[in-house]
Amino acid sequence: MRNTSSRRGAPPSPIRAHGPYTAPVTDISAPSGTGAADDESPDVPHAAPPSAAGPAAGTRQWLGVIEEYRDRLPVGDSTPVVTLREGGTPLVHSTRLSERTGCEVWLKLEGSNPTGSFKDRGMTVAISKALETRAEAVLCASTGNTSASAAAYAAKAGLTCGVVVPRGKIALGKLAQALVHGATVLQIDGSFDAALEVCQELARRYRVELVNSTNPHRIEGQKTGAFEVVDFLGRAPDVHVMPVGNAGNITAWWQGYREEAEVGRVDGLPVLRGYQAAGASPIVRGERVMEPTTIATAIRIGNPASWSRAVAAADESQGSIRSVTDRAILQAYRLLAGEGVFAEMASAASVAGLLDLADRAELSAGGTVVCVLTGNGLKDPDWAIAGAAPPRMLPPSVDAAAAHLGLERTAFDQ
Ligand SMILES: Cc1ncc(COP(=O)(O)O)c(C=O)c1O
Ligand SMILES: N[C@@H](CCOP(=O)(O)O)C(=O)O
Repeated sequence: MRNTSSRRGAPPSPIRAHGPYTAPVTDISAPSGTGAADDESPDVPHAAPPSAAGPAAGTRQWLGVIEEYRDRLPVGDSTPVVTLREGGTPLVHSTRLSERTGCEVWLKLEGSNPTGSFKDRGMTVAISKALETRAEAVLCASTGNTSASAAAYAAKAGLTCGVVVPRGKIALGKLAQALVHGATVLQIDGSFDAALEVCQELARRYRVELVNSTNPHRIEGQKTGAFEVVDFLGRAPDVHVMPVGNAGNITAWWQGYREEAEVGRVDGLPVLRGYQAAGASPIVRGERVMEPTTIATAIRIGNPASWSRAVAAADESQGSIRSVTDRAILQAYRLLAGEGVFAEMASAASVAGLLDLADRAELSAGGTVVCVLTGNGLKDPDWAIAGAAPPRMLPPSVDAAAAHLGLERTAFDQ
């Protein structure tokens, strides 16, 4: 698939070999030799994977993390690929954040993954490997997104899925996802951290595969986010900003960037800036938080499993892990929505962090910044609705609607 060795030594090209694609290339009428499909570089696969019905000849579809990056992942010919065609997410330029910070700010929309969060990148690998090793059941602790992803990929694979969540602190949309995909959902009277301890012990005692980010295959899959950013930008960003909860994702992105440097696709590495929510900031405080609190429920975590690896990643990159207040997260959430991006609250922590960096004058003018928006706002619409005026109730009248929309002055002359 992706022939990285052919790029070694050559300057990274801003024209990516493939991805991110969010939709099939539909122009199949283009004449051979001149059409869009033929503009792709030679290493772009035009055939479907052997196990799936392929697209029509000449079309190019994003195949999912494993098929796109097979040579960079721990999969072999005998690994059954369980995919929902995750990855290939948009990297969107933010005009407002660029103007506000004096940098070129790009938003990596991980909420565009099949189950609405970055977890899918890791889950495709973890579930594929679970199937390869003949696991019959998978298990996870979750603040919501991991359970949604695990349940979906387990359903796709035909595996049984168990999920343990903290009572009452999980967004309804995420719970709905786990339930609709047939997972057995258990709530415990305790935090996410307690739920993870229960799951770790279950995995020690029973034949069940733990698919939290303590599973190395999750990290392997999630590192592909960095590959995509490099594919798109043709280089690593100067600064990479993201939320931190259980700390697997920052670990994975750093691994991804480092590997890109090792194979010669980038010259420099980004400075990593990770952000916890102030009420759930064990890494910043330097001690476990027994009762974490934040409106960003996805990162309501008091004892991150990848704590030391996240600190090592931030340190190696000359970066930091800091915290942002819930107020700042909420402001960032609304700012993103005002530019057309509906991200979940935890995701907005990265933009709150970016604005904090700008306020402290810690960004170099003109630098390239990537903010990861980890999950889709639709999973937890309560905050969006709470902050908005309720829709007006009107009679079914054109005049009444025009008046309320302020359209009277723009009417065409009769
Ligand atoms: C939407 C969202 N953002 C950020 C995070 C934090 O990622 P990590 O736990 O890998 O630090 C999570 C999960 O923890 C999440 O669900
Ligand atoms: N926010 C996470 C917490 C668990 O993270 P994981 O990456 O270790 O599975 C969730 O969605 O449950």
